[in-house]
Amino acid sequence: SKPKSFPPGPARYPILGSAMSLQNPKTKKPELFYGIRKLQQEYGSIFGFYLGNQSAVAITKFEDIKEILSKSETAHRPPVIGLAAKPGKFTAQEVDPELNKDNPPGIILSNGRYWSEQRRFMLKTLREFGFGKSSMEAGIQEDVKMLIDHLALRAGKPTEIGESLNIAIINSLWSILVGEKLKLNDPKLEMVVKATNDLITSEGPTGLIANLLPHKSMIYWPFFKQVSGYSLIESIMKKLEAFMLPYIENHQNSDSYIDEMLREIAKTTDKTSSFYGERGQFALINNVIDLFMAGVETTSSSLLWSFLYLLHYPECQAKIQEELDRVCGSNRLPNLDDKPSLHYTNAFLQESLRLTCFVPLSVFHFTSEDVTVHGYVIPEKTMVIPSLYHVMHDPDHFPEPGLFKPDRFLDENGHFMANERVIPFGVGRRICLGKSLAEKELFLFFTGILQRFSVLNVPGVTPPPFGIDFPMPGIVRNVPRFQLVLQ
Ligand code: HEM
Repeated sequence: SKPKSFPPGPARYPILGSAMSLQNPKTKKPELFYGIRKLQQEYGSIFGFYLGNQSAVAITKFEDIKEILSKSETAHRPPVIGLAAKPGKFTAQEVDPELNKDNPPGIILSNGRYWSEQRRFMLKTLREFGFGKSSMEAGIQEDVKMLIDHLALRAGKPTEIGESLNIAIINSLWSILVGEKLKLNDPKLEMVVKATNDLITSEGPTGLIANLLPHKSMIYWPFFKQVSGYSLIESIMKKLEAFMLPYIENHQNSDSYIDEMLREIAKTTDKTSSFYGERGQFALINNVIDLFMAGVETTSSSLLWSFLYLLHYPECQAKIQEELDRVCGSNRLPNLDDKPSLHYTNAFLQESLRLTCFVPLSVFHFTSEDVTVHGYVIPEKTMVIPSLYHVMHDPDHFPEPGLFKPDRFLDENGHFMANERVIPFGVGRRICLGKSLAEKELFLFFTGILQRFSVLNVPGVTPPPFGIDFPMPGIVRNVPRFQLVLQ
């Protein structure tokens, strides 16, 4: 049975919950993104269902998402068993035993006091040492230049650029966090890219299997560890931890996130704080792992989607390059001061983020208490799924939402108009912590590459389609593989 006033939705069956209603007919497997689009058509803008025994409510209207995610009762994450393989796995629980019962340390998936202390400190420090500073812009421009030189070696030939974008983006994050700039072919960067990609793709069955076991803690038994993929996650985490440790032990006392955090740990005497002693060190390691997981693939794939749109719409590319030539010339890289004058380029990037909606169901939230909305009750300990996709593809606000039309963000004078409904970074208390950095990186990398190269189709090859209908097994919309020619 379902709780009283639970939002309308499909039937709930023992063990399976509503899995049958989430099945994608193409793959014959349950797929949340497909299921949510189907259930929205059947039940309207708010609906409830069950993932195994776990209750979930999806919200699809902009106004409702904004209201619900502004509440402290929804600013939590659901338990995530697989990622309890993170270093120092019980340290978030030590700070908030109830709210972090099955939640790992770090920023993305922790709750309560632990999360708010770490998030506040990270935002403040990154603003001081990176996100808000002009020195950060110069640092990213150095990365753009390195990437352009690296891509120039492959100019004129069909090539895939995804991995190069990934490495350049991780390098720019690395220098903000650690204060060290690496060469693009440094094996350390390759190792981190591989480890984080493995992590993003491996959190599949672990949680599911743990939910089906009589006791979730059985996932730590050797047999279940192996079959559920938990062991794999654990080994990647160990690798990342071992990689980080020398940086922490031999820190330079310089101006970087790592150094500032170590100073905070050293001066913390409150034993209940998330910064205290060894707990603080684990927080540091996990926060860095989280930034790699949240900040690299998201940014580089969003950029790669933009290049796919360029292949489909050469006329847009011509307009962007005309604008870049006019505003920035060709003797210096485009910079953030140019941004307000690059109206068409801004419209293109905004349309690209809207159409892609890379994390279409955001990162799930979790209620700590009952929350009422439009007369329905979202019960305590329910997963809240804000569908950013429905907001950014709402035909009432974005006519023909499946088409790529940058002009929708230009006024009659050709001036860029931002739209508050373009929310690829989510909204509310847990809005993406790297939004400002991501926007800067997307702008600087995209304009830097287009100033130097034209992006062309491989002769005789049609680029893959970009529709929303691809199966999406994880939580992000991966770009279909494609080659292009940089000229
Ligand atoms: C285009 C690139 C990016 C996209 C589309 C994106 C999107 C998102 C979304 C949708 C969320 C969930 C918001 C919510 O739960 O309500 C999120 C959370 C987060 N993002 Fe991003 N992100 C991007 C880049 C970055 C970057 C560059 C960083 C950091 C370097 C970053 C760090 C984080 C963190 C730490 C969280 C968790 C925040 C929390 O739980 O309090 N993201 N991001």
